Amino acid sequence: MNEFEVNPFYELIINDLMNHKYSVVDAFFTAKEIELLRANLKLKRELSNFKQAAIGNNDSEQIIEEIRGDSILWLDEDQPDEVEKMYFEKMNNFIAYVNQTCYLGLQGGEFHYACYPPGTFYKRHLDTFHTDTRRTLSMVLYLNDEDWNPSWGGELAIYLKDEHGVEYQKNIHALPGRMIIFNSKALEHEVKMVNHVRYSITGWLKTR
Ligand SMILES: O=C(O)CCC(=O)C(=O)O
Ligand SMILES: [Fe+2]
Repeated sequence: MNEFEVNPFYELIINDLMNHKYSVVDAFFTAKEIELLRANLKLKRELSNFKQAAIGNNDSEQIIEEIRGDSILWLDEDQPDEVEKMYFEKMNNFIAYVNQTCYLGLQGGEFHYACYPPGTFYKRHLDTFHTDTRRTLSMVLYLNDEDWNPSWGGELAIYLKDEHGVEYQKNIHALPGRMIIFNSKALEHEVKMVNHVRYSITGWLKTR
């Protein structure tokens, strides 16, 4: 059996999650890996059908553009290409670490590419469903072009409470290579309107 080795980078993320319910991480993937993932997303977008994203799950899925306007393509962990293999390897490494240190009992994840065309957004929501609460950690990785300009919008707004219990909103820019990890059951959030195409991979680490 492998000796457990403390990973200081993961520890910072876990600390953030425990203290603030979210973590903003700018170096989860290297610049080269981000470049590969971005190129892969763009290629898939040309070759496959990104589907208009729905809200709800299973029987209650609905497409409502007034709520969310992105198009998505699910990654298939059973048939990953070389770039996706690298992505899954990093995710599974993180999952294994979190399970060993926080006993979260994560079983794996589900991940999709997302593309928000100009004029789209995703209204305030929580990532868990009434009938399915397995989603535990949400992870959004931005694959926007290197010259992404924050004035293009598309911030992730998260809703937090101050020490008096008063709600406030924190806006996080969708900078290329940035990853935001947050507690799926606790943090309401929204994607602000974009006026330039916005790319990401969104995923959820789930319990059984
Ligand atoms: O793209 C983002 O910043 C968040 C996306 C999101 O909230 C979702 O897909 O549930
Ligand atoms: Fe969400």
